[in-house]
Amino acid sequence: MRTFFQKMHGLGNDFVIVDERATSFDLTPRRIAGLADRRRGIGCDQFVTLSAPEDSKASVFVRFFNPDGSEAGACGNASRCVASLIGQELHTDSLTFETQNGLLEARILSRDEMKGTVVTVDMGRPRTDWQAVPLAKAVDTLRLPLAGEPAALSMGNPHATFFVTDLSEAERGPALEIDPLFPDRANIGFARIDAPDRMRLRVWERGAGFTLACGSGACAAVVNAVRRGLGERRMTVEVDGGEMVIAWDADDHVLMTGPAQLAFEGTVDLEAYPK
Ligand SMILES: N[C@@H](CCC[C@H](N)C(=O)O)C(=O)O
Repeated sequence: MRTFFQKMHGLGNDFVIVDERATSFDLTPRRIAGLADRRRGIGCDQFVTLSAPEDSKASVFVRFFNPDGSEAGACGNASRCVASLIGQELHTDSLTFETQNGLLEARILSRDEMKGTVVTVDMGRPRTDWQAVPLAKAVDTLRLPLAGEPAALSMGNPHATFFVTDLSEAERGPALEIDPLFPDRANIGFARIDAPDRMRLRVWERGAGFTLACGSGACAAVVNAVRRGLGERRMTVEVDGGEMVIAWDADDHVLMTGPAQLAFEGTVDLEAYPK
């Protein structure tokens, strides 16, 4: 039996999306890793599943998996893609969906067949206490005791942001992801502040490596820039795949705006990938 999937991306951060609302599939971490493999599978930065929501306010429950099979509590770019997809299905420009990190609200700002959909997702409140990140011990999350003193927080997933003048420092990402200070590993961002309202960002993603864009990483970088007095509450974040706008509002919510695009649709024989 073949299973339908959609391949979408937000600024080149790409996703395979499988709908389990009607039928649930046996998507084990090993099978997800096989499907996410760029040579032997469909290939993606994250694998996303849609299932029936538990909360009646939500249209769908969304889960995010890295290509190593691990699950993430948040994924900004995939959230915009799911909002675009479900918004189209339900003929609405405003929707709520459920994630492991709670309910997220999204608004479709525009749709264009060529340029894709522009979506704002309310990514919720950042958590800056060390237990929430999580960190292995009680330290100041504004300046972690690591060379370069990154700032850390959780956007539903763990992030550390280094403020650098030279982005080649991003080479440290792989070693830092697994530093003992991060018991659940971490996404490691390297941000260069180009103006109070603009930064250039590269993120080494936990379980995925460097991606062309990391939405939750962009949210974390802007919040951390504000916490460190380095940037304004609304910034344009330039990543390898393009630009998104992040605004940390007065209610402590982080709003992420950027594109979402359907690349292609297909079917796959899930049984061909070992459990
Ligand atoms: N690409 C994502 C983040 C995906 C999850 C991350 N790798 C993790 O393990 O937390 C984004 O756009 O936010």
